[in-house]
Amino acid sequence: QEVEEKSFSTSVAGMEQLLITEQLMIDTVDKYADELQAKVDSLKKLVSEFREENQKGVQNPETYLSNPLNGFSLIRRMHYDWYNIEKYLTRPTGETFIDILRKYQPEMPTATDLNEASQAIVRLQSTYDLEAEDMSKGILFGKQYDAKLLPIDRYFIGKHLFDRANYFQAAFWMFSAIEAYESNNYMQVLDFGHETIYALYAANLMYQNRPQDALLTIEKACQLRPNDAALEAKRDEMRHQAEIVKGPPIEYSKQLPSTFEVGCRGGFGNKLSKLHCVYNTTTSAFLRLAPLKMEILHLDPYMVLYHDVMSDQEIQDLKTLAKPNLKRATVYSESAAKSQVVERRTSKFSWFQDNTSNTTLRINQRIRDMTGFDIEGSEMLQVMNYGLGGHYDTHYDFFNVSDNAEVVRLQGDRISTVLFYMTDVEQGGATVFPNIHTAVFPQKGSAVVWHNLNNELKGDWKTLHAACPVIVGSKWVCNKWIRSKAQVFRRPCYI
Ligand SMILES: O=C(O)CCC(=O)C(=O)O
Ligand SMILES: [Fe+2]
Repeated sequence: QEVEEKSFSTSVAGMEQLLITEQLMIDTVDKYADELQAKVDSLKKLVSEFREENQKGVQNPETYLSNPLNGFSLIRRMHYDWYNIEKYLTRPTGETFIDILRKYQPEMPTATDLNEASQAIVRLQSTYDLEAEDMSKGILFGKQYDAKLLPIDRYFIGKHLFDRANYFQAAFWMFSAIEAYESNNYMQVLDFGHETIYALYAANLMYQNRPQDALLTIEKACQLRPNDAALEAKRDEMRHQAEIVKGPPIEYSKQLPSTFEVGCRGGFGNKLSKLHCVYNTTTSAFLRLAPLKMEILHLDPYMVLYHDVMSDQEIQDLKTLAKPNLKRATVYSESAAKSQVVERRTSKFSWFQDNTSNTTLRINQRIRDMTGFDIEGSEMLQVMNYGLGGHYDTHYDFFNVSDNAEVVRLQGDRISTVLFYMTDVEQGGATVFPNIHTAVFPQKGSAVVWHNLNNELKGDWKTLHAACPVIVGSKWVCNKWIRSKAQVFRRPCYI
């Protein structure tokens, strides 16, 4: 059986536990240090008293030792004390605390987690065109935050990029790490030295066809850490390359943003005026009593945005229900004929049976009112929380498989998607439809509804969409995929 990865970074809710664990670790090391300090204190005290007595003797041994009290005490000390001092020195210190640290190791984020977190930073950088230097200083998409990246953080991001052959971006992070590095005692604890960054920076420069600069950089690393055979071997190799490699450095060039990225950055603008806001009183009979605020976003494919269709209380209820059961979101794979965890979709979610609670019943009723559809046989409500740079790459919600394929045979394909935004998102996290230049930015309590299938109930390629990476915020959404079979009498004419 597969071990389920905790996948810390893929939901903000899933990372909260880490702060609690870290707090415990800090307390543990603090107690360990206290115990060590107590040991140091008693040894220093012993040294000072022993030295004082010993000095008296050393200055004038004969007189000192002619006193029987001194003689006795010396013999006794030398027989008994030093034996015990040796025992005291070798007795393990703070083992209980070391055990606690050890015990928590298996619960720590893994290399996979760090990989995902690095990938998230890289994704934010490329989607929103963010500079390493700005991000390092806490500037995200033009806004200054009270957060920063340490030189060691920058190094790890750079290393991630280097390992993926992205040498220019890697070099920006390395450069920033080198500039900001400050050697202090605790960097020794972490076994992270300035020369480590210089060495990787040099390697990046080599890949940029800049061997002279690489050589200067690796020499710096060798100075910082003399007599390191591995560094010196690298230096010699670079010296050799500097002599033989000719030709200009590789130029750095930026790619133009994709349509999807333009949308994420807010580049589509607001095409429709407020004239497209109406009170919907007709989709279901109930709306005559309680009209819903509806904004028409697009006609082909049909797409509307409802405002104030989920109350704060309902949102609170759904989050509380979801939190203990959040699982890494998956994507259906046609070749594997099952859903799988993928880099393209990083969030955590929880499914709810229609009758899980009063709240889910109410939300399902609202979905009927908003869409006029019969949700019998549709998929369960899905509550999702995005994490670090959380996103869902461009995709279609429909399956577009043959009519008798397992996933659609009984209930039909996903005719419509209802997507509730349960939170505002401070920056990023829009739902973007690149083929129709439409972007919906999350607003707490609103819901977007669109039709995925055309009149022939075939997938409409214009519905391609994506959840842009969240820059800052904990994005919660709730969605429902409505299946087509139950609509056989609900969609009487072409819409
Ligand atoms: O979260 C979003 O903005 C879009 C999510 C989505 O497209 C999906 O879950 O299918
Ligand atoms: Fe989707």
